[in-house]
Amino acid sequence: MSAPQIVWLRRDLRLADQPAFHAAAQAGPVIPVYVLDDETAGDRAIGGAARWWLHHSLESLSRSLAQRHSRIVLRRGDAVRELAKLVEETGAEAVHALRHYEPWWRKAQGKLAGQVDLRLYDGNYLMPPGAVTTNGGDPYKIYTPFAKAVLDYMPPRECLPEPETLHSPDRWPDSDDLADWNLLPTRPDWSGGIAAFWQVGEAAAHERLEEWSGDVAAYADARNQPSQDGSSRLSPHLHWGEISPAQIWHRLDGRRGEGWATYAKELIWRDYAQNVICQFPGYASESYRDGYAGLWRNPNRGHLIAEELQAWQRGMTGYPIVDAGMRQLWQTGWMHNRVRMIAASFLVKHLLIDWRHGERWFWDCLVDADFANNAVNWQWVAGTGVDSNMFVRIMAPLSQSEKFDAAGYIREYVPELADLPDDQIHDPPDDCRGDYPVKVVGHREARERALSAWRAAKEEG
Ligand SMILES: Cc1cc2nc3c(=O)[nH]c(=O)nc-3n(C[C@H](O)[C@H](O)[C@H](O)COP(=O)(O)OP(=O)(O)OC[C@H]3O[C@@H](n4cnc5c(N)ncnc54)[C@H](O)[C@@H]3O)c2cc1C
Repeated sequence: MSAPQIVWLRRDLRLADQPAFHAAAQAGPVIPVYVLDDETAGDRAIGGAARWWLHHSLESLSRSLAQRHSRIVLRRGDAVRELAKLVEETGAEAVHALRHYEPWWRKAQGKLAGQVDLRLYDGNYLMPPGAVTTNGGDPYKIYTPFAKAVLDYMPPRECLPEPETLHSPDRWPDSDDLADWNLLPTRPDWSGGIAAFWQVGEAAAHERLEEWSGDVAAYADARNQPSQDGSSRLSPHLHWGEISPAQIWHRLDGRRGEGWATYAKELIWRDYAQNVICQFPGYASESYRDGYAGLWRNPNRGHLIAEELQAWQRGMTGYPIVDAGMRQLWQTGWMHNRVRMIAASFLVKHLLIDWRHGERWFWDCLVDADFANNAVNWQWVAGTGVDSNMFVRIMAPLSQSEKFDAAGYIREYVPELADLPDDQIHDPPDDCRGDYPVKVVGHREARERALSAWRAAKEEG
C-alpha cells in the first residue's frame, strides 16, 4: 500500500470543494487530522462561542467520514510539533492543507514546510490574497477598487466534488476524545440559545444555502432589516469552511439583479479582509490611522468606562436597538450586520471606548469570530482602518432603528419592551421603560462629546 497522506484540517471542515482532501485522496490512504492548538495563536486562541461551533462541526465531519469508513485523528498542542510527530509515527508522505492567512498560521506553515513535505492549496476564498494588485503591482488597501478587480476575474474556479473514495491507513494513529477537549461550556452552560439558533456542519450549510437561495433577489433591501431573515446567515459556515465561497457563488450566480450583485460584493468583503491582514498582520490590535491615540485615552474616565463597557456587553445601555443586538449576540452567538455596525459605532463614539474592547468581546461571543473580518470591520466603524468610515460620521442609533424597522427585532431580544407600540419602542419615554434602564448617555450629548474629543485628538496630533 502507498504511504499515507495527512490532511491537516483547520477552518476548512468540509469534504466537497476541499482541495487538500481531494489531492490527498488521489495520492494514497488519508489520515484527516485536527490539532487543537491554543499555543500558536498566542492571545488569539479560539473564543468561547466559536469553540462551541468547532465541537459540533468536528462531530459532524466525523459522522460524514465514518460513513466512508474514515475518521478524524484529534491531537492537542502545538500544531507544527504534533503534525511533525504524526508524520514520523505514520510514515506519511505529505501533509496536505488549505492555506490560511492569519499571521500565526502563516508562520506555522513556514515552519512546518521546513520539517515535512507540506502541500498547501487555496480554497477558502474567491481568490487568494495577492492575486489581484493595483496597476503598480501593490496589494489593494481600499475595498472599492479591490472589489472591481476581483469581479473582473469572476466567476471563481469550478468546484471540486467530494473525494470518491477515502482509503484508510493500515493502522490509525491514536486520537484524543473530542469530549475531553471541553469545547462545550458546562458551568454555566450558556449555549442553549446558540444550539436553538443553528444547525452546524457541511450538510447544514448547504441546506441553509438552498433555503436562502430563493431570497437573494430581495437581499439588497432585506439585508438591512434586522426584523427579517434577510441575509444568508452563512457566516459561521463560511468561517469554519463548511462551505466554500465558490460553492455559494456557483449556486447563486445567474440570479441576475441587484440582490445578487449586492450579495457578491459582500462575499468580496470577506476576501478583502484577508487581503488587509496579509499586509497588516497587527490589524486586530493596532489602529492604522494617525491622530487616534488621544481619542480613547480618557484619563479621567477609567471607572466609568468599565461600567459602561459592561452595560454595552450586557445589553443594558438604554438604547433598544443596541441592546437587542448585544443580547442577540449573547443568546445566539451571532448579530445582524446592520446592528453590528450600530452597536460598534455606539461603543466607540457614544461611549468613547477604544474599539479594541469591542473587537475582543465579539471575538469571544461570535460563532463566526474571524480574525480578519472582525478587525477590518471594527476598524472600518471606528474610522481607524486603512479603508474606513470617517470618525465624524456618527450613526444615530434611534433613527437607524426606526429607519430599518427594528421593532420586531427589539421585541424579540428586549422582552421588557415587548408591549410598547411601534412609535415608542425605538426610544421609549423614561416612564414607560419599567425594568429597562434609562439611556447611559443622551444621544446629542454623546455626539458633541465625541466630536470635541475628535477635535482635541487632532490638535494633539
Ligand atoms: C463590528 C463588526 C464586526 C464583524 N465581525 C465579523 C466576524 O468576526 N466574522 C464575520 O464573518 N463577519 C463579521 N462581520 C461582518 C458581517 O457583519 C457578518 O459577516 C454578517 O453579519 C454575517 O451574516 P450573514 O452570513 O447573514 O451575511 P450576508 O449578508 O448573507 O453576507 C454573506 C457573507 O459575506 C461575508 N460578509 C458579509 N458582510 C461582510 C463584511 N462586512 N465583512 C466581511 N465579510 C462580510 C460573510 O462571510 C457573510 O456570511 C462584522 C461586522 C461588523 C460591523
